Amino acid sequence: MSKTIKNTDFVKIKGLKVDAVIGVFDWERKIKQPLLIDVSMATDITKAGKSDDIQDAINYKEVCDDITELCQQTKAMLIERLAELIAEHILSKYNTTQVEVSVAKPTAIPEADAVAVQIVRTSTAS
Ligand SMILES: Nc1nc2c(c(=O)[nH]1)N=C([C@H](O)[C@@H](O)CO)CN2
Repeated sequence: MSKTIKNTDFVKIKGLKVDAVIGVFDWERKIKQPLLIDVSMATDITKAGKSDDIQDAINYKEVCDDITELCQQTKAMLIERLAELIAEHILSKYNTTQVEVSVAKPTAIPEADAVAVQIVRTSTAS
């Protein structure tokens, strides 16, 4: 009897730091604040694991550059908005069908280590 092996693999980015305009208050619109971003992209890494070729992988450097640009250009009010935009962008551009995104604001609440949102978005076949 032959066995079918199903993989669940991820490419992850942990603690990407981006300085950006973010927040709902007037004073926040005049400064940049740090954001810490985590991303987990479900993707089959078997091919890249065999070929050792970046063309067969999700290039995490490219993803980091995209996220940084997106956060700095958007100047969002809410971290929710950034999380949605990041998830949407990754699902449309990269070889993944499920992405988990966390956006944290480590300096927003002095009494807290960080405040954050975390979302999971799955692409549906159209
Ligand atoms: N759920 C959210 N609550 C709040 C946000 C946010 O982005 N999502 N933002 C703020 C302010 O901008 C805050 O960070 C200033 O300290 C308040 N609540």
